[in-house]
Order: sequence, then structure tokens, then C-alpha cells
Amino acid sequence: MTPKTRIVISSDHADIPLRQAIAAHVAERGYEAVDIGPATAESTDYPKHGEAAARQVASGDCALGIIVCGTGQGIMMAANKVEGIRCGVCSDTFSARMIRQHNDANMISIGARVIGAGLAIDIIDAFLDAEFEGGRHAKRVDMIKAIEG
Ligand SMILES: O=C(CO)[C@H](O)[C@H](O)COP(=O)(O)O
Repeated sequence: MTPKTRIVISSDHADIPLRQAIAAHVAERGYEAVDIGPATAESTDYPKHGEAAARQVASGDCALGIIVCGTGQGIMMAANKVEGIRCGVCSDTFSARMIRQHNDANMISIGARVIGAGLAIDIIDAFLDAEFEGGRHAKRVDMIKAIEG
């Protein structure tokens, strides 16, 4: 992943400061952080934010996506409904590395009410630093894509 790669970042209301901290961290690393909000902590519905981020990745406008909700689960489910998206919730750095290396994930979801901000940033770093290994994993990812039709 080369610097200035565009990374879309979105959340629901569960933890706006965490999303903003992730966006700042991503930008500090040299990527273009595309923070699509929401701007305030007013209660909102995670499906629309997961979908909005996923559409930017699916269209190719952004190479990767990072999404945040309370558990990371609902917004991940919404993102995965968009064709071409492979997103998983990660609460540990091993999984964050593996979903890139083995599953060629193009989005990662964080549960803001599950883990702390420090670990969340480490997880994002593990995700960004990993690369898809291809090989035997490529066939399996192709099988996932084939399910989409
Ligand atoms: O984790 C989530 C979805 O998976 C949401 O952030 C959570 O359901 C929002 O709950 P509330 O409206 O009570 O803040």
C-alpha cells in the first residue's frame, strides 16, 4: 500500500473521537484519510454509514475502508452487503493482519465499546502493514467473490 492511498473512514455515533483519532493516525502515516463522518455524536443508524464507506471502496474511489460502531458488528454487516467488500471485525492485531494476508479484506471494522483507543490504533496499523499473500488464499477469496454472483 503506497502513501497517499485513499482510505475511507466512517462510524455511527458510538465513538466519534475514536473515529477522528483513527483518521488523524491514518493521515499521519501518509495516507489520504477520507473521513465521511458523521460530524456529531447525535444518535444515527450504522447501516447507512457502513454502506456509504463500502460504496467508496467498491467504486475504487478509496482503496481501503475503516469503520467503527459500538461492537463493530452491525456496521460490518452493512458494509459486507455491498458487492466487492470483504470486511471483518477485529479486536486483536493477529486477526487484523490475517484478514489482509489470507482474506484480502478491503475494510476493517472496530468495536469502539469493546476495545480501547490504543489497541484500536495498533489494530489499524497491523491491518495497514499487512499485504495479501495470494497463492492458496487467492482461490479461496475467488470462491467468496463467486458467492456474490
Ligand atoms: O454496535 C452497534 C451496532 O452493531 C451500534 O453502535 C449500537 O447498536 C448503537 O446502540 P445505541 O443506539 O444504544 O447507542
